[in-house]
This record gives sequence, structure tokens and C-alpha cells, in this order.
Amino acid sequence: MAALNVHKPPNLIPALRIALRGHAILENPRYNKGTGFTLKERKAFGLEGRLPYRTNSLDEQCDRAYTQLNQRDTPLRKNTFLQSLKDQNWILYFSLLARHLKELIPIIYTPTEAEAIASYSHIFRRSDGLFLTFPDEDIMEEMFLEQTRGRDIELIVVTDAEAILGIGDQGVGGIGVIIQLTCDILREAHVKFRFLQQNLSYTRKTALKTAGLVGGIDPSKSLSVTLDVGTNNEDLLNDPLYVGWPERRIRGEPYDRFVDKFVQLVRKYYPHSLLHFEDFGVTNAHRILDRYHDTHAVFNDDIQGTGAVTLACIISAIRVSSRARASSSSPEKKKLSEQRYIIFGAGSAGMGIAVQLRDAIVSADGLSRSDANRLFWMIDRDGLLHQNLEIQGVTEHTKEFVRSAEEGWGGNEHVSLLKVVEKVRPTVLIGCSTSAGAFTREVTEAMMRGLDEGAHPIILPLSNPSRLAEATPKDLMHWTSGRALIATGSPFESVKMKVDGKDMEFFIAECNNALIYPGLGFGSILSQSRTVTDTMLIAGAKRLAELSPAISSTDDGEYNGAALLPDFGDSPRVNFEVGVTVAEQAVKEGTATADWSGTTDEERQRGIQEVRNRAEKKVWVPIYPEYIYDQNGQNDA
Ligand SMILES: NC(=O)C1=CN([C@@H]2O[C@H](COP(=O)(O)OP(=O)(O)OC[C@H]3O[C@@H](n4cnc5c(N)ncnc54)[C@H](O)[C@@H]3O)[C@@H](O)[C@H]2O)C=CC1
Ligand SMILES: CC(=O)C(=O)O
Ligand SMILES: [Mg+2]
Repeated sequence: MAALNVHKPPNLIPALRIALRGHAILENPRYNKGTGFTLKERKAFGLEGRLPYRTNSLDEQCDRAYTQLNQRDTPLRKNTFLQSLKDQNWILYFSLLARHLKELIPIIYTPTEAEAIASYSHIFRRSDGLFLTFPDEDIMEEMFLEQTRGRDIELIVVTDAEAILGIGDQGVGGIGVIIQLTCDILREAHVKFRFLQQNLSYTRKTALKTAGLVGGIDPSKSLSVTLDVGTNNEDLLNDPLYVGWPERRIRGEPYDRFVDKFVQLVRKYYPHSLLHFEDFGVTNAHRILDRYHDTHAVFNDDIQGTGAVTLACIISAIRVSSRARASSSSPEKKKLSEQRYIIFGAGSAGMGIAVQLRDAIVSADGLSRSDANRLFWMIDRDGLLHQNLEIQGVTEHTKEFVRSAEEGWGGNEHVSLLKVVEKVRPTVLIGCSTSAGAFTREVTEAMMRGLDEGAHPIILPLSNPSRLAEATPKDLMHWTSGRALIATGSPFESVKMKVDGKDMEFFIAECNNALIYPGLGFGSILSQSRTVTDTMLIAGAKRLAELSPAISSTDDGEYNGAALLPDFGDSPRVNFEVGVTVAEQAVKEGTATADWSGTTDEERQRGIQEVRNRAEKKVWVPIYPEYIYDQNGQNDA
């Protein structure tokens, strides 16, 4: 049978010159094509006899991998299967994800990844990423260079794993979340739909239809790093199979010194890279971000990514709610500054959301910072943060949002969520507390009672994984008779119910930072921005909101149940658009340093025109390029 040869997209992906042969190329996931090696390549790379006769197309390989995946009967087994696929063949892995994006995201990310991380030491097979361990501090630079030498790294995702999703301190297993996040950026940044349709007419249509050929940043240009500074998780400390450093977390000056040493290495060797922080503990997250914000392009996803995606979601929800009110007698209240926000859980995510919304209110509606702060009521374990409460470890950011004693919140006592809802009459209620079920029927009904006629309550239970959500969408929809505008942190099924005798289906948006950080990151990397500014984040969030189905499908007033944010299955296109907007903003405000971005006003205008074109060129697409054997060619991972 003739071997199929559909791997080489002419004029799209340049051929790669590679120096690895035989076993070495088959064992290297960056280059391995498995049965996808063409006859010519098999000959050139010494693979004849190492592979069975038939050459498969990438589509065929994806079909086979998908069938194998579906033979795994639990999400965790599917997660492990995908991890081993990635260890074998990156292009096949990303291609498979691209073809089944919506279905596979909950497998490789929340909620399943939480389970995989919690069992990391027990299901451990093979390491991935760079582990920098505290006792090896003196040789950190050698370890760093060993993994990165000769590589053109653009994206570094790092965690110290103190606050993984909502499941807390996971020690060294936290690497799982950032490996997936690194992958997310890679896979989501863009689908070159039109481009591919024009250039890849020979590719099977299904691949295009299923939003197949996704790209972003070349995986060889990214690095996942775990800073193993110990763990305070007793189960891990007592587990003889725990593979991390089995000591308590280091704190204070030694911790700061260790982190600083790492950041300085990044700055020294990769000055134009984006450094993405994930799932640091709340006491360190803000401090680290503030410390490096002005000196390098640093980004804390839990703070800034969550802030940006939530801002987008609320812009979209307010638009729906104000349209609905347009047909009632009460005022429309279209502005962010016309809302009252309760944020339940004042940790990294909660504070990130408050700061992002506040900054957007100041920039869009012209309020002073202190007036904007007054629109927020922050609630944590000890209840509402107010001046008479003795709060431990209040950060500068939190202080700004503490409510005044003059508002009559009483002495040093716990003011509950219900009490705050009754008194404040919020229009927006956001949960990032890890406190499952905290948005009770009583709280929700109290919120409904406080709303203006015709308004929709905006309720976002954002805690992950799914089991920690502050309420389920189904309950919220029933308690509010179908009025609530909801988005959650993890994926939930749509809610079908009768509203005013009409059959409705409400689609629940996933308000998860993974929907926006690939675009924010792509825009920052594309423009080689010196820093990631608040204005870049706001621009990205507004663009995401514009792309929301709820906005585009309710133009004529009636809310039809469309999701408040774009679907994760559409995230490649969406993140491409967000990335372009963010890069345009970076060029506009002069933080971009890419050689095409310009320094004078005139050059910057030209730079802005250039962004989209540059973005299309930059995208990495998971398709096999042709390989040419060259003993001076690439030989790294
Ligand atoms: N949807 C999304 O994009 C994101 C969701 N999250 C989720 O939000 C949750 C919190 O994450 P982080 O802010 O990173 O953690 P964190 O540990 O920094 O913050 C959690 C906060 O909730 C407070 N809290 C705990 N129990 C509470 C209770 N019963 N009542 C009120 N407050 C309580 C804690 O004291 C802490 O301040 C997690 O479940 C995480 O998965 C976090 C980042 C992004
Ligand atoms: C989504 C995310 O970053 C978290 O749950 O931590
Ligand atoms: Mg996170």
C-alpha cells in the first residue's frame, strides 16, 4: 500500500534540519513523529526497521490516540494517558487537544488535574520541567543553564505550589498545574483558520472543522519551573513516596533570596521573556508581583488573569442586565461604577479581582481610586473586612478595601455574608473562597430581594475544582427563577428550565483565567513588552467581553441564555484576538520593545498596523514539518 504523505505543508512550515538519528529522534518528544515519519525521513534518520511499514497521517494518528483515550474509563486515567502521549510526541498531543479542545480541557485542567496533582508522587512516571530545590540553591544557575542552554525561551511558568487551585499546598506535585498551563498557552493562542484554509487545502476538512490546527508559542520556547521550597502538607511530609523535598516550607529572607535568585537568572538569560507566576500562597503572591512588576514582564495569573477574565465576564453580564432593565421602569445602570460588588474570599484571586475591577472603574468611568474602592465589600474567614475587626496580616492592597467603622458594622465581630448582602444589596456576588456551598439559598434570595426591578443578579462562584464551587448553577438558577447571570471557575452543564412558561437553556460560562491568560501572554511575548501593564490587561479583558456570545446574541434586548463568555472550545480564536489587542496596547503605550514596534509616535502607529501580521507569523502550529538530516542541525529538546 502506498504510504500517505500529507505531512509537509508547503510554504507554511519551514523544513527542520535535525542532527538526531535512530533511537535519539524517536525518544525526543519534540521531534518524534512515530508512524508519521515519511519513507524519505525514515531513510535519512536511520529509522528503517525501527517502525512498522505504514506511514500514518497526523489525522490517522489522532484518530487512533482518541480511540485509545476513550478506552480509559476515568478522567484521571485519561489525564495520565494524555500526559504519556505528550512525553512521546508533542505535535500529536497538541493536535489531539486541538481537535477535541472542549472535551479535553476538563481532563487536562480543572477539575481532573487537581486529582492528578494530589496523587503526583504516586502516579509519577517521568519528570517534566525544571525543579529548583531549596537545598540546591548554590547550584541553581548550573541547573537552570543545563535545561535552557541554547534555547530561545519566551515563556517561563513558575509555581511554588503553596496554593494549587483550591486544594492548597501540593509540594512538588504542583508542577502538574503549570505544565498544563504552559500547554494551554501553547495550544490556545491561535487557530489560523483562514490562513490554513487557504494553504492547507489537502488537509482533511475535519481537522479544520473541529478547530484542529491550533498553535501559539513553540513548546520548545517555553519552560515550566517548580520552586521546591518544602511543603506544609502533613500528608505529603509523612508519605514515604513523596518525591519532593520533605521539609517544612521556608519563609522570610531565605525564601525571598531563593525566589530572587531565580528571577535574576530569568532576567539575565531571557530579558525579553514573560515570567508567569501560578498558585503562589497569598502572602507571597502580591509581594512578588509588586517587587518585579516594573523590572520584567511578570504576570501573576491568579491575581491578574483572574482579575481580567472576571472583568470581561462582568462587562458582559452588565450589558445583559442593563438591556433587560431598559424595558422596565428602573434605570439601566450600564456602568461598572453603578454596581455594588461583594467578593467572598479575599485571597489572591479575590484581591486580584477587586483591584482589576477597581482599576477598570477608575479608567472607564473616571471615579477617584478611593471612591471606586467604596464599591467593594470584601469578606474572608472572619467575615466582612471592616475597621473594627482585628484582621491578621492585612496587605497594603487589602487595606484599601476595608470598610469604614462609621458604616456601623459593629465591633470585632464576624459580619456574615448574609448580613452584608441584606445591608449592601449587591448587584454582583463573586466567590473565590474554596468554601463549597457558601452561596446558600438564603443568601441568593436575599440578593434577589435587594435588586432593582428587572435587574439580573450577577453571581460568579469561581472556586475550583468543581466540588468547591460556592454554589451550583442549577441551584442558583432555580433559587432565582431563571434570573441569575452565572459563570463558574470549572465547567458546569447548561441548566434547562421553564421560565414564565417558556423552555429555556442557560449556558454557563467558565470564568477561568485560562480563558484569557494565553492571549495576555501571547500579546506580551509578541510585543516583547518590558512590563505587563494594567492597561494592557484591561484592553485584553474588554476585547474578551466583546467576543462573548451573551453580548452578540442579545442585541435586541431579550436574554436568550447565551454564555457570558466565549466557549473554551473557541478559545484559540478568542485568545488570538485578545493577544493582538494586548500587543497593540503595548505598542501604543510604548512598553513594547519588539524591533518593529517603533519609538516615535509615527513609528508606533505603523507598529500597531503591523501587530496582526506579526501575530499570524509567530503562531506555532502543531503540524509535522518536513525533517532534513543535517549533522550540524538541531539536537536539543
Ligand atoms: N476561576 C478562576 O479563574 C480562578 C479561581 N480560583 C479559585 O479561587 C479559590 C481561591 O484561590 P486563591 O485566591 O488563589 O486562594 P487563596 O488561598 O489566596 O484565597 C482564598 C481565600 O479564601 C478565604 N476563605 C477560606 N475559607 C473561607 C470562608 N469559609 N469564608 C470566607 N473566606 C474564606 C481564605 O482565608 C483566603 O483568604 C480557589 O478555589 C481557586 O481554585 C483562583 C484563581 C483563578
Ligand atoms: C484557575 C486557577 O488559576 C486556579 O484555580 O488557581
Ligand atoms: Mg491558579
